[in-house]
Amino acid sequence: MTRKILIIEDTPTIARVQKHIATTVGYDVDIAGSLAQAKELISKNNYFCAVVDFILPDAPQGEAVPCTIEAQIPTIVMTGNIDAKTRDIVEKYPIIDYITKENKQAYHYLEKQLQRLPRNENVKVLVVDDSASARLHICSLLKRHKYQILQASDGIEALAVLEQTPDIAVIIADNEMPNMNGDELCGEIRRLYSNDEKAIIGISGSNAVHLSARFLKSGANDYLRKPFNNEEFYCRLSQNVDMLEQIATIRLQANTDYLTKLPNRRYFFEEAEKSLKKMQKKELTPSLAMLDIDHFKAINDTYGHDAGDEVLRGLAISFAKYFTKDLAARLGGEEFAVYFNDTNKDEVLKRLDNFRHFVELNSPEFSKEKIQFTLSIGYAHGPVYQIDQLLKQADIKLYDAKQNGRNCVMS
Ligand SMILES: Nc1nc2c(ncn2[C@@H]2O[C@H](COP(=O)(O)OP(=O)(O)OP(=O)(O)O)[C@@H](O)[C@H]2O)c(=O)[nH]1
Repeated sequence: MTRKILIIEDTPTIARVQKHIATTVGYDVDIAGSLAQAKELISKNNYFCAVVDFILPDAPQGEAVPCTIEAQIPTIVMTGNIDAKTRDIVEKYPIIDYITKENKQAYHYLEKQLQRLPRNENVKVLVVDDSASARLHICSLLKRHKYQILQASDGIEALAVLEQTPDIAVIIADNEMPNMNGDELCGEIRRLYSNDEKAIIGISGSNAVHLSARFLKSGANDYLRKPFNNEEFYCRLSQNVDMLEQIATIRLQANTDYLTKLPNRRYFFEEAEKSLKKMQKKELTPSLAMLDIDHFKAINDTYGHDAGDEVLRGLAISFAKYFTKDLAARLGGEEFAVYFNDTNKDEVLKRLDNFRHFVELNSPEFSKEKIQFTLSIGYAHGPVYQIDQLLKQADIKLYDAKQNGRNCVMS
């Protein structure tokens, strides 16, 4: 979905720069050179957000700001300079941010804000405070920046909400609460989630100087003292969200196979080991298959390495679709593996043979050169709870499949 942005700016060169930034970020841009033009556009369109020049020929006192605010459009104000009087006027409005157009950095900052806003729609923030009015205030700040909001009135309720909604990214916790203090809640959350999985921002109205350190030592990522400045609140929040997103990206890269985009060996081992522990506790029998392309070296030798890569990518797409509910990965080379949560051996063997047959028939569709190939599959189903042992068993069966003439499943 393309989001529409309204740029209200009377200087054409600045409007062009802002339009370029917004288009690069992915917005559909409308430009108004005056307040009158802006009003007309607002009456006809729905805008995701607006960038508003504070001084316009027909709005010399910043009148364009209340115009977009009243139309419920999240607003970023751009000003030539920010003297105390202008700042006072701007800060009275519930805007997203204000940016002074003094240098190039201002436009980088605008770009960051325009990128951040749509991403916030997917970021869940839990607000924990026993005071309904304090919660309301923080929630209204979060709503303005389009975050998804959850609330809890004490630590115990917060832990229950976290259990029900495991993808909450940020917890904003007050300190003085009944049942459990904010720093105690921090400690409880940290027993379950690391600080690169979930960020905690502690807040308190207390003057106690040691409280920020206590929060941070209990596992909070950040701390704010009430009453806080809205700008500081937004800066700290977005810094924490940026940090979580950067770590999630690095983690994804570390767990993904570069060529096929499937989970890689490392991720496969980690996840299978976690599952094996649970299977052992429940006394269930784990199972795993190794899949290997037959005569892959000959494909490379005949069609070239790039065509071999294309075959691997094509196979990976079908493989991931076929085994969506299971843990499917590329172990390396032309070797793939799938770990099954489903422990019914006959059922799993039937699915594996169906996939083998699918590849035999459809492999030419995977590459431009229409390369036909087959798979050999080794399947291990054992009361073994070490991933390397289970893989070894499957590898022996894979060897049997190759010895048996290839293009078959052995168990
Ligand atoms: N194109 C491409 N080739 C790869 C990649 N990784 C490994 N290979 C090649 O995969 C081939 C594997 O060959 P072998 O292990 O001899 O097995 P095979 O030719 O498939 O024969 P069988 O397994 O016995 O059926 C080697 O030629 C590797 O160079 C890759 O990422 N891309």
